[in-house]
Amino acid sequence: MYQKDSPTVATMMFGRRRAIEALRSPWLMPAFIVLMMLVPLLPIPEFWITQLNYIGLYAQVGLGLVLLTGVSGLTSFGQAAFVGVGAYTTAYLTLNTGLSPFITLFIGQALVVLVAIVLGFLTLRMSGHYLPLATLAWALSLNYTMANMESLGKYDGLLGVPAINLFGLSFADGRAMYVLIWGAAFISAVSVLHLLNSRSGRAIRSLKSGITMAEAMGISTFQYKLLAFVLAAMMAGMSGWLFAHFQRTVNPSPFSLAKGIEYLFMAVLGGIGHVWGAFAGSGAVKIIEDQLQVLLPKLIGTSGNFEIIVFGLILIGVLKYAPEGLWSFVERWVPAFQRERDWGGAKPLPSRDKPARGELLLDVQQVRKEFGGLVAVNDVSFSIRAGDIMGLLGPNGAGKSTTFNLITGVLGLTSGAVMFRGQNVAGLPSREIAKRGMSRTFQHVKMIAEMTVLENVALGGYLRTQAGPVQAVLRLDREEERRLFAEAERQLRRIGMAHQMNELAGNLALGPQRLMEIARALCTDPALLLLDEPAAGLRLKEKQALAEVLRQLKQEGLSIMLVEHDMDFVMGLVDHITVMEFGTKLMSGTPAEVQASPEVRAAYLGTEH
Ligand SMILES: Nc1ncnc2c1ncn2[C@@H]1O[C@H](COP(=O)(O)OP(=O)(O)OP(=O)(O)O)[C@@H](O)[C@H]1O
Repeated sequence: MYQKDSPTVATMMFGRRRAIEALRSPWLMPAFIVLMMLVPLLPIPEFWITQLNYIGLYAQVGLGLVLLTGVSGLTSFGQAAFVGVGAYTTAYLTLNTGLSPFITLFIGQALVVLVAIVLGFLTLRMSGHYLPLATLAWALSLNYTMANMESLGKYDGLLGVPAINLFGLSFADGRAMYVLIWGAAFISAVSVLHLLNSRSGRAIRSLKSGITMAEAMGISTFQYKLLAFVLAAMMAGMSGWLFAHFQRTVNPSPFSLAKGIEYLFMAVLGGIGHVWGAFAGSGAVKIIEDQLQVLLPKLIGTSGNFEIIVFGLILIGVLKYAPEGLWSFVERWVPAFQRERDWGGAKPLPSRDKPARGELLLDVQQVRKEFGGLVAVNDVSFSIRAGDIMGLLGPNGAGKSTTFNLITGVLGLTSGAVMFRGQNVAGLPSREIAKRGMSRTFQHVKMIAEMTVLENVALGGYLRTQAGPVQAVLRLDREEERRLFAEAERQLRRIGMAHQMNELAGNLALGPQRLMEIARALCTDPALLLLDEPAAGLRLKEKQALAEVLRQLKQEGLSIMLVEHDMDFVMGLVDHITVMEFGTKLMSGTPAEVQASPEVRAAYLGTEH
């Protein structure tokens, strides 16, 4: 079977994360935020306020890494460079043009977005180890640029950056900056939580499991990679702006590659799969660093950055014994919060025009796929009429999955045409084919193990909804979300799985996982449902339940094409069968005709029947 997806480097390095616990106890998060915002009013020594300010600054960068690396699976060592872009822009402009820091914040963020878009276009299509290596390259280049520009003061940097003034209110002292720094950090954290719990957020969360499934649901994975990349860069840029006006001086060293690695370390230590992990990690690193800088010279008798060695050892320990980071320990004590079922009575989502029963739905004409010298699919033709179930059969390696992938746009054709509802869809990307009403499942179940069953199914409704990231952050998408979740529940009910909707998908057995994939495909409101070996690996009872579901869907008028090995499963279910062998079509006919065919018996059924 053709496999396009490979685990991301982030997945290989940090393992799979549990669900982003966006919805913990409803009062705990506001209570924590209020408590933290009251800190500067308490008689806490200035030293600790300064430390907390650094923790807040680092946490913002860490939040970007949670989104980018923990959630999307895109590892970046280069976030410090974006902090630098934000910091240098405001420092240079406030010093040289006298512009208000609030204007330079917008200019700095615009520059950060521009740099991120350019770098994103250059690097985000890279996979495997290439992307992290590319982030090393641009982190070095940006830092080198900062350190060598005469106008930016080269290695000495820029001194005397003015304090922020807002309506006559000066943010010159640490306590005032605390309010800005932590206010910004919490706004970022809440924004990320809102985003993750939305249509765009689920699309971002789907990136980590590879692009094939997300694209088949109509999601432009590149667009969401770029979104995560730009948002992470903006959070780093914001931290840079605050940093410049807090430190009142900028120089290249806090924006170096070493710092970029340290940011990643903080996020991993805290829990890179969790929004609050960014805070836990930056807090732990800052406090340990300070203690070690006092303790280690006393122990070793000489000063130097020896804490780096200790951090290296801590990182090895964390990756080995607590790969989910420190936050996972805290989380055990935080009561979980069940999503309220608030979608009762929501208006149904829009649905597409369905083909009339008997209409020619899919007409596969002479499709061919060559892999180098191997002809995997050799000029195969067949068709499906609306309301029918068609089975594509054949022994291992016959070319069934490749044909399936040619029809659904996962693979490009060498030649031939795939007419779907009268339009040639050959060569279109799978998300475009999904838009036209074809929806599929996968031979190896593709799902987001860390999301609930309901959220996984809701991914299928992506193309039927519209809310973007800004609406998500501002919570203007709630009505649409209610409609989407009502639809997802309806589809789960249709296949008899509504009672499992709140379970994590990764906790399901294979049978229910396959059914969940069917519900997800149904949530796209398909005109044609394509199932790739839906019965593979199922026990007899599960197969019987699946056959029942498919029969019921056929009764409801749905058209289905399925690739299958299991003859008994197929024979009682389908209207037509196409049999393949060695990439070539052997015959098409009714189940009875196929069973009676001596060629098919010889090629495929022989020993089994
Ligand atoms: N990406 C690829 N590159 C090269 N050869 C491939 C690729 N994908 C499939 N093939 C080859 O094409 C042929 C058909 O494979 P395909 O997976 O379509 O068969 P299948 O009938 O689905 O078999 P199975 O039931 O085992 O999945 C096989 O010889 C396979 O090795």
